[in-house]
Amino acid sequence: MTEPTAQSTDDTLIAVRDLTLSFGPKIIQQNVSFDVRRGSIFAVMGGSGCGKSTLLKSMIGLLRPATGQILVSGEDYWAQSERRRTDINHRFGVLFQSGALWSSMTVGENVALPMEMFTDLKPPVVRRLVELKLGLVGMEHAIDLFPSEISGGMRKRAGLARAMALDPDILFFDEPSAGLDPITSARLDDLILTLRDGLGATIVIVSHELQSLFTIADDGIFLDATTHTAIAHGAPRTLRDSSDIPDVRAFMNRVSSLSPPAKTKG
Ligand SMILES: Nc1ncnc2c1ncn2[C@@H]1O[C@H](COP(=O)(O)OP(=O)(O)OP(=O)(O)O)[C@@H](O)[C@H]1O
Repeated sequence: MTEPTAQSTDDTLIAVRDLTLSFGPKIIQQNVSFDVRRGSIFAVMGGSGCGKSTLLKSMIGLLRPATGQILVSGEDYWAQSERRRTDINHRFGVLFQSGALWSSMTVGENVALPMEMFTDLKPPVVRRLVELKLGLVGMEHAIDLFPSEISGGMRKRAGLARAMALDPDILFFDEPSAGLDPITSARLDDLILTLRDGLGATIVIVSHELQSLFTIADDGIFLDATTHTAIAHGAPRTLRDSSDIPDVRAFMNRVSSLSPPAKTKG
């Protein structure tokens, strides 16, 4: 199905309603509505510069939408006080493109940081939890290494362990496999599926890696940089095979006749 729809069900964990995102007068996306189902992997797709990262930023509390709502478990996120938003943020784990580890801290210290900032757990408990989180991503051996001493794929996994430090039920990934070789990238896909299937996490992912999205994503939205709207909804595989919008099908099949997605100027 490729028409924008937004029917909330009991399964809905995040409901985005008529969202308009802008930087000053510049509209990035408008009237965007979609639901993210609990325990699913939801892909934000579209050409370069269409506003995928901007949408993610608004969902994790870094950019206030111009208009519209983001409901998290039915609670209107941006209508809450800053204090309440901070509480809700504890449900979120975020993995940015770079992994974004502090270079002056060991891997273990990086993962411990959110626990030290937001909990009263004693150091030995933190250490044990850090070992557990690193164990989940197969990185327990790297606990005392510095980010500069490990590979890009390992940094991503360490970033993932840190994103999970506070046991979030919602994970946001911005280009998690950027810069990884195909094998490491496939391992990361397996890890993301394990988070969904083993821990029941709900995952919102921005990625250009279509092959990865075909493998892992259950649902998604396709943002268009020209009309500044969401022009299709559905699982990436479905959009690839049967979207009724030729440009979407072409993009998802990476057909070369499609003019390359352009960055919006300004
Ligand atoms: N802080 C900002 N101020 C003004 N414009 C911005 C800002 N951040 C992003 N933009 C613009 O918003 C638009 C959407 O950018 P965004 O990074 O969200 O796109 P994207 O779909 O994630 O792109 P890509 O796939 O290339 O990463 C672009 O035109 C970008 O130039």
